Amino acid sequence: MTNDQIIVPLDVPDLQSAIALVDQLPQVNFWKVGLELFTSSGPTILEVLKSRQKRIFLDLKFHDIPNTVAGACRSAANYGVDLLTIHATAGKDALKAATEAVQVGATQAGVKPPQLIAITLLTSISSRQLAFDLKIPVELPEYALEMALMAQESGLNGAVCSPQEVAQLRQTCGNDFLLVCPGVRPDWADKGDQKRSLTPAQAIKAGADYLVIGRPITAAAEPELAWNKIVEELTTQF
Ligand SMILES: O=c1ccn([C@@H]2O[C@H](COP(=O)(O)O)[C@@H](O)[C@H]2O)c(=O)[nH]1
Repeated sequence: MTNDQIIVPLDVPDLQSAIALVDQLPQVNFWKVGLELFTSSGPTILEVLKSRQKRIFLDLKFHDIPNTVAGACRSAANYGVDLLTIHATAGKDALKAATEAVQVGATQAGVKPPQLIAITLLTSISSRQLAFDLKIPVELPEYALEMALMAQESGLNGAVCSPQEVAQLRQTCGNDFLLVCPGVRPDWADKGDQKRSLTPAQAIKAGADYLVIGRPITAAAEPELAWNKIVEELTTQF
């Protein structure tokens, strides 16, 4: 277990707040740029992070028809980021088109292609919501596994899943399939809108490659102390 396995989201409204957070937590090496920041401020933050030798998870969760996701993936691959997301529910054709597009985009830009990973089922969705709101008549763990397997068959590098499903996905998809877990909560932190969480140590033990931990750190009164507490809890267990 290394500190680089913890990815911290820059879920802030503007570039200035993002840079302030990066400056406040110099020990964080892997940052996630998501919909809020990218929509407000565009790709400038990616250059800022690169200039500080940080790794970047560009979590734009593409979900559209194959031709459109391919275009988006080609463009996103130009940025030279480490990880990029697409929803598995975009379907097999879109996943395959996205897989090819990241290679094309990265080659055109002369950068390393990002690892393309599929969202299996958002960690904010409960079993009850899956059945009653989304009307999906499949048990949640089986659904998440099927989405991961479709992503794997389509050539993606990995999946985003809740820590509660990661053991099953690891066992079925194997060790080369990257598994990234948001919805991770130390036992002292609020769960907020996350419905299927485990602690950082439980998620790593279950087979996660990376943990995405946001508000327990970024919304803490002292983010640096919260980061240190999580790292310490993990270090004592591994
Ligand atoms: O299924 C998913 C996919 C992505 N996320 C993202 O991870 C972070 C989690 O932040 P917390 O503050 O730790 O809840 C956030 O940026 C989400 O967009 C997710 O939570 N679940």
